[in-house]
This record gives sequence, structure tokens and C-alpha cells, in this order.
Amino acid sequence: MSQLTVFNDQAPNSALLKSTDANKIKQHLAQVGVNFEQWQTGQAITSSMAHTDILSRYQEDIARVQADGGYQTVDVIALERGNPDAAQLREKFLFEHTHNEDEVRFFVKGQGLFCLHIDDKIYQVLCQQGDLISVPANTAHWFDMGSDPEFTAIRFFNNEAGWVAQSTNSDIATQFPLLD
Ligand SMILES: CSCCC(=O)/C(O)=C/O
Ligand SMILES: [Fe+2]
Ligand code: NI
Repeated sequence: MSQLTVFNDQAPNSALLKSTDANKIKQHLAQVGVNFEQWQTGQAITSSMAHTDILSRYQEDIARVQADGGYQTVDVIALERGNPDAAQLREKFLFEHTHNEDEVRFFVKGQGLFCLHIDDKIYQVLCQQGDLISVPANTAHWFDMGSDPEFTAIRFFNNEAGWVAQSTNSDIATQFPLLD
């Protein structure tokens, strides 16, 4: 189940709030400028499915998000269980960073944990199949895919270079709970 856990950024051991109610997750995140949606995912996608077929399946929702946010580029990132490079791939996103564009991700399959550092709070959003999260540009955050990742996500970009991150040079990501 998708889940929101909120912490004070100085207190990683005691959550201020925990909810698996999608409406509450949406409301709480909307208060800090983050959009959370749940889309119908229908028939499960398979690991052999071409990325172009995945994009075609969601073309109407993708077109709406692109039109609303002006995102020029859309791609698919997919990781299957048992990936020999899992540890290295996990590290790539496991430090607090920002992007100078919105981070917009739709989970077609699997899950991942977005950790957003907004004001003096940490919002941990466990995104699962069917969830869209849209994090405003320049929001400090990190992302955990877990030790044996499995997810397929559609990513929206508004620059042609794709994924570019700036580190905040903070070690805060090491202080908060992660996925198994
Ligand atoms: C779920 S897509 C991979 C994560 C990512 O792109 C990112 O920037 C995490 O912070
Ligand atoms: Fe990011
Ligand atoms: Ni509340």
C-alpha cells in the first residue's frame, strides 16, 4: 500500500504522522506543493514489454501531465529483481539532492520511496504501482529503491539532458529509515 510518513527533520526516530489513505496522502502533500495522484493501471505490464508499448498504454494521462507541466521529454526507467548492479544503482539516488526542474514520476509497476525535505519536515512517500508524484523544482529530496529493487516508472523532464542532480552536501539521507 502507498504510504506517507512525516518526520521532523531533527527526529528520525519518531514519526509525526503515518497514513496509507490515498486521499490523506494527497491532501498532506498538496499542502506543501507536491502533487500525488493514483491512476488506473489495469493489466500488469511484463518485464519484456517494450518501453514504447508502456508509454502507449498511458498516452492519455501522459499527454495531460505534459500539457499541464510543459514537460518535453518522457522516458521509462525499469529495474527487475536480482539486478547485479542494484547496490550501485541504489546509491545513485540515495543522497539529498535537488533538480532545477520538477521531478515527476509515475509508477507503472513496483515501488520506491521518495523522501522530501521541505521546511523542517521529512515527507517519506512510498510510491507503488499506479502512483504519480510530482515534486517541485529545487525541493531537496532523496530516493530509495531498496536492496533488491523492482520498479518501472515513467519520468517526465523539461530539459533535454534528462536526469541532472545537484547535491545539497548533507548526510541527512543516512539518518532516516529506508526500504529493506
Ligand atoms: C523513480 S525514478 C528514479 C529516481 C529519480 O529519478 C530521482 O531523481 C530520485 O530522486
Ligand atoms: Fe531526484
Ligand atoms: Ni493531518
